[in-house]
Amino acid sequence: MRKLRELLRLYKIGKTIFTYGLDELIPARLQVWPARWARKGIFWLKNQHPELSRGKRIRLALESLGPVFIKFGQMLSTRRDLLPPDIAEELALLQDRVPSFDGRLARKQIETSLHAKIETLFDQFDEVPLASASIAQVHTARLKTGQEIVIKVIRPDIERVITADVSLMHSMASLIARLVPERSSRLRPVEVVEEYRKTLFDELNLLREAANAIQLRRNFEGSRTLYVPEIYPSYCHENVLVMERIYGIPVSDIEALEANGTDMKLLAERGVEVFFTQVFRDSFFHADMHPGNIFVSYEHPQDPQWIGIDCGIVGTLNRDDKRYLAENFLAFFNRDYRKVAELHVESGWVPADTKVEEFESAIRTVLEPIFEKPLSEISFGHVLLNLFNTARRFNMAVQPQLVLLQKTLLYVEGVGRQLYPQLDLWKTAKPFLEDWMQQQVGYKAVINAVRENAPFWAEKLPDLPELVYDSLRQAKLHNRQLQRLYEQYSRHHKSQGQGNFLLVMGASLLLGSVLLLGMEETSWAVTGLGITLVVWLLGWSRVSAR
Ligand SMILES: Nc1ncnc2c1ncn2[C@@H]1O[C@H](COP(=O)(O)OP(=O)(O)OP(=O)(O)O)[C@@H](O)[C@H]1O
Repeated sequence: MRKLRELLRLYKIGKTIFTYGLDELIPARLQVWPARWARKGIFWLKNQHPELSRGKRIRLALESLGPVFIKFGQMLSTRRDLLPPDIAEELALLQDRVPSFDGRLARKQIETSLHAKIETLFDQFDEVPLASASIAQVHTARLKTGQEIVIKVIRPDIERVITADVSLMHSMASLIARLVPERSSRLRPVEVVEEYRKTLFDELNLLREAANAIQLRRNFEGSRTLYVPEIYPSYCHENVLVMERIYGIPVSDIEALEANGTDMKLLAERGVEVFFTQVFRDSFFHADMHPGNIFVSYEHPQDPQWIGIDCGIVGTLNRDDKRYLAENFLAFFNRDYRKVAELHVESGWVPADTKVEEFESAIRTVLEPIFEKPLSEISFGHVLLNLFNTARRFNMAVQPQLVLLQKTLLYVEGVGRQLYPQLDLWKTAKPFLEDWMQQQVGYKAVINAVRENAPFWAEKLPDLPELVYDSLRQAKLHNRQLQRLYEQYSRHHKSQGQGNFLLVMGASLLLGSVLLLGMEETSWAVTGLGITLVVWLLGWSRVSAR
């Protein structure tokens, strides 16, 4: 039965590919003969949309294949290093317009997951969904405390669909890798699908999203710039997420924002500020900043506050990542491409034998045209993208968390400029980078290191008196041992000296006795030899004494 379902799905995928003429997009030199013959065999499936551009055909095909393919296209749209711009731009328009599922099923899912009846959990529950996306659906409800909430429920059956579709995608990727190996070494289709599989399964576990949202909320506790709705962990489960309901203006609704009297310039600047705070202060950033996930509070529009939801995808950075970003951005700002190239080599980001001049020239070629524009028009997301693409050519393995950050930066810039087209991103970002750099060197770095190690010392402090006593006792013991050793050594040294003296004395006596023997003073000579023997024995005993 499962095999039959898989075959039918495979047929549907094939049919979609052919009716949108996607097979025609493969360059002729890459079309291997078995594939060409197979295509000829399926003569009844023809391209029915020849008038549409290739980007549009790919987008429509993915949309008709459902959520797994739509999300895949959305992910690919940000890989501009892999795709030509026209296709990437069209894929960015992909929308998961998915029909909602029956609210009664959502109710059942919640009750099964939380082991209780909806009525005993909540005061009110709306079976008509507030929103419906590919993986989950959102319902409104009210807690017994009166708090208005939303409940995100994973689509029933979605795990099976994802497992089946991703496994088919895997097979297709492996086939492509085998049929066109030289092309695949750059595109790495199997790895791309594998990365996607992980992302999808991460999104399926709402406890991850809950934990991320709690962390982000804690990081911005009391902030005037960003509000993150409260999560109610006791109502959360892998399939169910319960959080405070927010009322905000969707960021894409410029008219409503203006009608509310929002300070658009400040709002745009605060967007950049929130992003860089997450990156450089917290090393933890919301990485799914598409407009459906960002709202603006209705309150105090002259002091505008962002509201962020959907923490399903977040990025984390380590100190090296931040150093990479800060140092490179600052070098870009000074248009010091030599420094950028040197930084890459010195830090081991590119292999040590990279020719700095060549790398510098490659960076200059892609970035100089961008920096010809006024700063307010420069996209730092694109600058970073171009740098990554160039660095990849010089064998730098770009870290996935940096790619995620670069994509998020593109979103942030896009949203910011939509709100306030003259937004000077750099003016807002530069103080963050400089501040961070300063904290890494000089006295601030020392203070930071002490502060960072403070928990360690705080933990050890109660044990300190005992440790001090122990080490003093140990020191005393060591001192005594040392003293004993020294005395031993002195004694040994002294007896060695005496022994050597006696041995030399004995040798002189021996010489004297031999001379006396030569002079036929036999009795004196024998006495001398006797004394020699005694002196040598004494000397020997001293020298060999320990
Ligand atoms: N706390 C909330 N308060 C009010 N509305 C909310 C809240 N959370 C989600 N929503 C609404 O539900 C929609 C979908 O929510 P969310 O983005 O979390 O789901 P999703 O399944 O991850 O969707 P997508 O995959 O499109 O990001 C939001 O665009 C918003 O309109």
